[in-house]
Amino acid sequence: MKIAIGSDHAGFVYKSKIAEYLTSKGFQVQDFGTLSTESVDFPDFAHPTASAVENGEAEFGILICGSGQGVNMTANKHQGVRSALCWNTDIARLTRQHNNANIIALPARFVALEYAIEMVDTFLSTDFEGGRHENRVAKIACS
Ligand SMILES: O=C(CO)[C@H](O)[C@H](O)[C@H](O)COP(=O)(O)O
Repeated sequence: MKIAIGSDHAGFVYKSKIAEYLTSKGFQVQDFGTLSTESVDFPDFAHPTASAVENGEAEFGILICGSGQGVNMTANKHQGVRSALCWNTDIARLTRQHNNANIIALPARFVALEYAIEMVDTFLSTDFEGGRHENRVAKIACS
């Protein structure tokens, strides 16, 4: 499975560790930067990551910044992207089951790395439930 990943400086360390973890699990990870802890602007990395999901280059995306908010807002500007800000594993599971989210946005400054990895695991291993949620998800998109 192909995964796009991106972060700003606040999420750089988590991004590196999560990318390393996913690669070791056999995922194909495409890293859209940033590549250090030097201060940058999160949209410069969130947009290319979200574009990869939007155009089908990647099935899922992972975005990380300090609070998760900026990258999440940026990703949700893209057509067909449903980015969910997650802070616990229940939210990560529910946003796959009910919202068919295709990007997980993580707040590196507010969750432990081990827990962020747990959320990513949950997100990537949970299927969309469909059923009553199909119509609701379809109604999210603006024509
Ligand atoms: O954009 C954000 C908030 O929505 C992220 O949390 C950033 O990582 C944060 O704003 C960066 O803050 P810094 O003081 O420039 O390191």
